[in-house]
Amino acid sequence: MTQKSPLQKTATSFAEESADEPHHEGGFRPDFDIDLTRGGPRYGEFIEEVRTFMDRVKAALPSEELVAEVIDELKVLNAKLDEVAIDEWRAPSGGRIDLPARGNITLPPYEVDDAGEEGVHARLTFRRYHLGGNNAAHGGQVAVAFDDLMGMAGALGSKGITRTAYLTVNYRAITPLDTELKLRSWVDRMEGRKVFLRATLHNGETLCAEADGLFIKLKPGQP
Ligand SMILES: CCCCCCCCCCCCCCCC(=O)SCCNC(=O)CCNC(=O)[C@H](O)C(C)(C)COP(=O)(O)OP(=O)(O)OC[C@H]1O[C@@H](n2cnc3c(N)ncnc32)[C@H](O)[C@@H]1OP(=O)(O)O
Repeated sequence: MTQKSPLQKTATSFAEESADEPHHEGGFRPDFDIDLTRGGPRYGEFIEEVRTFMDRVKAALPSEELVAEVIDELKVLNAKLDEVAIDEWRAPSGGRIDLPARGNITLPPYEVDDAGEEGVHARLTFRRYHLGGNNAAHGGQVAVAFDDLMGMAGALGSKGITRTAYLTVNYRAITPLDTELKLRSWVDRMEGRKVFLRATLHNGETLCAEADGLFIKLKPGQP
């Protein structure tokens, strides 16, 4: 049997604990259908190739001929993928919690080392396609990382599904590309449906950015 990641273990116990609660049709739908077979065993490799493609696009100075060639090849691939398009709840991208960043191509790839009520510890690497300028990550990409991993800590800490009401990011030092960084997110306090979260992003001992946010626990059926 394959080893479960920390996130898989937490997700399984979370799903068991909430099994008796009313089915939630809103928000991010916490009816954890943890089907890690979707997309097959090479799905993670597929997503990684897409990320590498974005890196290459960002870094390339292609000739006119190469641009035309790539367009033609992409059209073929896009047509093939269009044939298998499906709704968001069943698409593996974002739901494969066994993969970096749940197989979501729009997130910086991260690995969760620990996830529970105490918070989330993750390692993440911004890459060429996250470039803001002068070899530093784009500030919006840093905010995306905070939003997702604070949302995860909010879900685990509040045992519910939350949406971001506000997210404040303070950028303290340049966030380098191609460097493994550590992101920690945790619930600071809860007041009813209001979940106040904090998070930090470190490169070694250097604090690159920190965030505080308010996430609201959604009511059943709330979008
Ligand atoms: C391991 C287990 C599985 C793990 C695997 C799953 C992990 C999965 C991770 C996914 C992680 C994705 C994380 C992405 C999260 C997004 O990015 S969500 C997208 C961005 N956010 C949005 O689109 C939200 C848009 N806004 C809204 O929908 C609504 O305004 C909200 C936020 C839901 C709140 O509306 P509401 O429910 O009607 O609440 P409302 O009564 O207005 O306010 C409730 C309270 O909050 C206060 N409040 C609301 N907004 C604000 C504000 N902006 N500032 C201050 N106070 C506010 C109100 O004043 C009120 O306070 P009290 O009067 O109760 O003291």
